[in-house]
Amino acid sequence: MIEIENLHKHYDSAQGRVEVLKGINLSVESGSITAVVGPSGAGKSTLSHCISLLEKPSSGQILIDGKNLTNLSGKKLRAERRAIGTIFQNSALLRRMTVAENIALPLRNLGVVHEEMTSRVAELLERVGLLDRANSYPGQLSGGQRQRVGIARALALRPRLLLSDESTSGLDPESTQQVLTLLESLRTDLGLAIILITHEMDVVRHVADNVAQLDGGRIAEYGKLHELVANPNSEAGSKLLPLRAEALPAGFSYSMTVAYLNDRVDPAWISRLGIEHGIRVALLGGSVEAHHDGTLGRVSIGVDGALPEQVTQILASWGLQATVEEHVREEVGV
Ligand SMILES: Nc1ncnc2c1ncn2[C@@H]1O[C@H](COP(=O)(O)OP(=O)(O)OP(=O)(O)O)[C@@H](O)[C@H]1O
Repeated sequence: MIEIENLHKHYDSAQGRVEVLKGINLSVESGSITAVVGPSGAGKSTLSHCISLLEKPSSGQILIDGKNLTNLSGKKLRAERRAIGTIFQNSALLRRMTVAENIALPLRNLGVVHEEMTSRVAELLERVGLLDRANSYPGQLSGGQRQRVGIARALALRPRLLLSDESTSGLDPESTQQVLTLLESLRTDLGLAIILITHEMDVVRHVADNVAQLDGGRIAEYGKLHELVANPNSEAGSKLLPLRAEALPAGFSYSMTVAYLNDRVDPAWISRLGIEHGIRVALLGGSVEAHHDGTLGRVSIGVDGALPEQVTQILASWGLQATVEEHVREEVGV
């Protein structure tokens, strides 16, 4: 588990002091993925550099499994830094070394003996699905394959936290998918805590358990992915699963946004409103996606034939949260 406590970072320049991180608090449990999203200039890269201990925070603490890493330096810092594996947008592999040699680099630096290194590299290559590319050079691989080599190298020293800083930016959809599938398996199989810094909402929706929205150096919103998407007042939620809905058609009384709260939602809930309750429903827009934690969905519907409270109650009993968006007349015909 990683705990970031009241983290501050400022830079002093000729123009004065720039406060970039203004008290970040964030915990990521082992076996879970937290995405950090936010607009340009929010402080994502600075946070990433502080977490990977490339930069020293101005104040605050970073603890991994209870151990404070921010007050260490020299040899102790280098030793404890092994708990953090980092992957960047550019996998930063050495071009003149083979895939296997690149992955072995952190082990070599640590003085691991040859046989142990060879078997560990083979194990890592297998984990990232590149056993057959051990002797290739980075230039002979696709962007997605290079990124997977970068992940294998980040895993070499058995970290407990994996920090991914825009690691899928610039990859084609198929390579992105491969990297995300790999990250999911590392969360589940190795129980890693994973922090995913990204501006790609599709990526967040696909793999994140929790989402932190960074804005102006502070965490403006934080929550479970499902909860943010279901919360009609969440700015992060509406960016995560944008809802483009048609206008309410004639003959319908009001429109509602309906969010999926859990994985027990009957996929046929719209037709059940008609069949079981005699309620007419018009589908106005929405997205419904499978997620490892259950279905993620936000749908806009037009309704006629029941009061909003009644529909809200029925939907709540099916694991759906409804919010009335638009009324077209005072009297709702029942
Ligand atoms: N070394 C530095 N000295 C002064 N200001 C800095 C320094 N590094 C970053 N900043 C400032 O901190 C703010 C946050 O920068 P940062 O790169 O962390 O944002 P970001 O969210 O990663 O943005 P982007 O998505 O565009 O990469 C910016 O206003 C930037 O100008």
